[in-house]
Amino acid sequence: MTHYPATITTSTRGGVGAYLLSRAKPHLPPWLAVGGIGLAGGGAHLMWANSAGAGVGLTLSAVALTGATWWAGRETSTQRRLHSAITVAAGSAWMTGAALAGPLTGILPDAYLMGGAVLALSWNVRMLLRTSDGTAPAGNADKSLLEKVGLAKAKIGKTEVEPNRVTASLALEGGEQTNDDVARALVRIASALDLPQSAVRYQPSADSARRGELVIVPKDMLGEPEEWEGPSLPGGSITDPLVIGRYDDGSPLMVWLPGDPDAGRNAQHFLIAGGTGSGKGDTALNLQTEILSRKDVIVWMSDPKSFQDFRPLLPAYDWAVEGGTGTEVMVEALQQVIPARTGWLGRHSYRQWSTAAAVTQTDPAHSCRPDRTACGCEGMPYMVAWMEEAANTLRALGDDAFTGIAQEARSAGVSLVVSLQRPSYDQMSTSTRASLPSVIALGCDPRDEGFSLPEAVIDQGAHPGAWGNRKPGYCYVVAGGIDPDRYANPGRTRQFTTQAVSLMETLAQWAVRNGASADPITAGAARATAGGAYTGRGTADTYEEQTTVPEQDDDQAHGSQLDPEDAAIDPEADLPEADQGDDAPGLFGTDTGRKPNTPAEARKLFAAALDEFEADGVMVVGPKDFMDWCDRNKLSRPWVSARLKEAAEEGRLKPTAQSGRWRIVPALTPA
Ligand SMILES: Nc1ncnc2c1ncn2[C@@H]1O[C@H](COP(=O)(O)OP(=O)(O)OP(=O)(O)O)[C@@H](O)[C@H]1O
Repeated sequence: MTHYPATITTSTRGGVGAYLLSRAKPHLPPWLAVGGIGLAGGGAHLMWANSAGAGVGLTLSAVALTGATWWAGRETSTQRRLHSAITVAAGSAWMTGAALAGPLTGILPDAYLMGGAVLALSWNVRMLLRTSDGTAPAGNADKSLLEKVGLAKAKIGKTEVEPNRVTASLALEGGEQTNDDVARALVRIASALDLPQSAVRYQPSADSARRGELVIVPKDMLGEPEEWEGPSLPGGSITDPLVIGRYDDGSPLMVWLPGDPDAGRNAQHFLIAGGTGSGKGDTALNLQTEILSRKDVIVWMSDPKSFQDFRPLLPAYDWAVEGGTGTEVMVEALQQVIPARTGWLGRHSYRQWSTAAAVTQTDPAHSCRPDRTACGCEGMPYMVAWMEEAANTLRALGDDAFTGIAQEARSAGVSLVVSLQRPSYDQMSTSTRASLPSVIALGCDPRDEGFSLPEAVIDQGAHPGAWGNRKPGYCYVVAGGIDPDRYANPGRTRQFTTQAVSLMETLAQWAVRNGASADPITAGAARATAGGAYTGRGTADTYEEQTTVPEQDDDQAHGSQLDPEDAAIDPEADLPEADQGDDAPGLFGTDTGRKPNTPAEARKLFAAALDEFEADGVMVVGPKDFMDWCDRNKLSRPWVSARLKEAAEEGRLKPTAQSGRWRIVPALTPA
């Protein structure tokens, strides 16, 4: 304790007596005051005994003094103010009585001895309580704290104290300081109070640049991990809140995906941003188990990490693909599905998706018939397209394409959820980031905070960088439907332990039986793009089928990373066959084919190859996919490039957003 050395110094210098006196000194003034009042009462009696005028004067003085004390105490705490006023009222009343009737008359001596001692002691106790824990006197606490953090002129107003939360309104000196100064001081306030950075937050007033509310949550209520025990509302609607964890005051951490015109909210796309070990995987499971347990939604899932975290949920997805070509095809399909869905919603007079759109269309107001009689069309469930570890996919897709998808998806009843391995601008461009305004920001590198969260939320005290990977599942959620005052409030998602696996499997089976399946419009557009690669919601077996898709390496997946040799190819040029070169036969030891005899035969062979890709569900191809094929058939890659171009002219292929990559138009379905 800080008084300790002082104590020793005093005691060694003046001996025990002096030491005790020094300790007692601060407690003497109330007793001296009681003695002084006793003397004054006696003296006054000598002067004013039996004087009616003095009686009136003394009584009025006592009342005035009490009033003055009450007024003077307006800046201190209510407790101190009352204590002072009662002391002054009691002292001055006794003094008036003693002056007029004599200090030894009636109950006055008893009142003096007992009342005086009690009042003096009450002040001693107050002082002891104030100093025994080494804290500053209460009346000055705010002041010294604010002084310490450079906000000396700020005033603390109405303060609300809840069990683990203090909310104090703060007013800064007009013209001198702004809410930004408080934002900058937050970390110093946390330091002065010996609390973690996330325990102190500031909610600036919307109406004033120098007012706001300082919120201090001293105890971290999220410290104990909470295990996931099942979805919050199985069989509910996707429009009901999705509960993914809790806030630090115990209230549920909820998000919404579909738009809600009544709440002035559009359909939302989410970014899940967090560093390695921040609990992204479990956060995704929280959100997915909520989504998949709702009855009017389908999920498309792309996961380059081979469903490491999501395997138990596989049967519940409408379509699940790994990275590489699988994702490429899914993104292509998504681009076709979105306008098809928007068209259907429009024809059925939905300005945006709502629960009514998910059921059979029996309402004439939502009929697609010209005569406005109920059309009975099958309903269209909401759709979530989830891209796990999406940096590569988004980069390949390009900013414009992604921004377009994100914009149009909203009116198609589609939400995108994108998770990033590292939340930073080298993973995702500024404009792509801007297309995903809703975010679940988990722990990250402090330098990446600005990517994860809007500046205003960081200014309010949100610091996911302070968590890193030490607090898995801790997150800030910034999204429509959430009170903006909550944005800087930490929450924590629930943990998925091994016990959760069987529950997730049960949930997936439940979803297969009771959840929505894709409507004819969505499924039709998906099949028209992806052919047999699109599965529709089913069992895990559907995934097993997909795993027969040949493994693609990263370069094959992304047009921007195409082999430079291919990038230089002019597909217009009618290039020579490879058998004239010296690299043709047996290059990969797969000399199993034979060179076609005529160009017509070669073209037929090429068409058969496209059919084969389609049958395998490889719906996006480029020259590189034909490498082995070229070797087997002794044809060159430039020749293949030219044929690809030709097939596009014939309508068998369509160009994708990535140069050098083509989408196979399924042979049996119109594009
Ligand atoms: N909400 C949570 N509460 C408590 N512990 C959690 C929570 N979420 C995750 N964890 C634990 O934190 C650890 C890291 O979680 P996880 O692997 O999900 O992180 P991640 O961000 O997905 O990491 P990576 O990017 O490396 O896959 C795991 O041991 C997990 O059990």
